[in-house]
Amino acid sequence: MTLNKGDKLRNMDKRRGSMPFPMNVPNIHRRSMPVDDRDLHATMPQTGQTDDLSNLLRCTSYSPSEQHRGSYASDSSDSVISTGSETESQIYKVVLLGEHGVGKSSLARVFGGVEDAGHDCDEAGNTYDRSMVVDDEDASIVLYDIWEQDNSQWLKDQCMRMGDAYIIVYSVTDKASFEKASELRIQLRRARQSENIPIILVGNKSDLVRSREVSVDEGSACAVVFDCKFIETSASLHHNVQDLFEGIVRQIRLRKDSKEENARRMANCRRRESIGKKAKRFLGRMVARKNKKMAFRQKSKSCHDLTVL
Ligand SMILES: Nc1nc2c(ncn2[C@@H]2O[C@H](COP(=O)(O)OP(=O)(O)OP(=O)(O)O)[C@@H](O)[C@H]2O)c(=O)[nH]1
Repeated sequence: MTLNKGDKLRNMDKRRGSMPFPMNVPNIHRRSMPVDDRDLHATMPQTGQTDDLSNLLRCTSYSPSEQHRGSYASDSSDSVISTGSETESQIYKVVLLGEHGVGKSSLARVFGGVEDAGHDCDEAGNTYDRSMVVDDEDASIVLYDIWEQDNSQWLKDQCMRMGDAYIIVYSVTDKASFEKASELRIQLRRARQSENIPIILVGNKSDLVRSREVSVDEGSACAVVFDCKFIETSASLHHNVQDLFEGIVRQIRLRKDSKEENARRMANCRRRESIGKKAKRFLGRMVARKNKKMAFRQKSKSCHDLTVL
């Protein structure tokens, strides 16, 4: 029997207190999800459903010192790298949004280090928790793969409110999911009007070249219009998944941390950049200066650069 995420969430009640985390992954820690019940119950409608959902939405921040850090050795060259570092790191809540079947759970499983990302998994709405080093600094992400279009309005509202950052996924093989991604971007803008939250638009399934319905140019044009970042990934091939999650950390830091701190990071980042990349960036700037018509193209290029605002 196939369960939708709503059914799965209800089943989670039986496992209250423990985080739905892949059992078969060594060295990625499982823990009870952090919750500040005051916040949660203040916003929850008094229905039976919310009790089940409360497990899932334990989303308030908690002290970094509560963290257990694990290191994760992956076979994949493109899996997110964890650290055993003891220095304190920030914990960021990242929410996956997108139409059915676009690959949200597959991306989440790659992130979470579950080996078989291509395998259809019937686990309950999952929350993955990983530590990673980005630009020589620790960061922890709690990734919420709980979005479903059929969710209650309350759960949708929670999803829209709880994230420090959002990943809106569409499938490059499904035009309708691309259109849905634009709608979600608009909904998010409405829900978080005054906030400048980081959003990355992700065109997943880039490996399915023959069935592509959305071009890279369409994806980046949409990102420019909606003022967000853009990347294409393949969860199946683990392609660009690490860049995506490192990118989301950078985008959060660019907004949350001081200018000085970000300038220092950027300087370190540039120092490590290859000569080829430096030359390309320099030429890009020269050409853009000479030709104002290039402005749009320049902007659309910068939507691919997840290291800048
Ligand atoms: N070829 C290919 N298939 C993928 C990729 N990502 C996901 N899939 C497949 O697409 C199907 C749907 O993937 P899911 O990860 O379940 O998608 P989802 O967005 O979580 O779907 P819902 O749970 O219904 O919201 C599965 O059969 C995956 O194996 C990808 O990058 N390439």
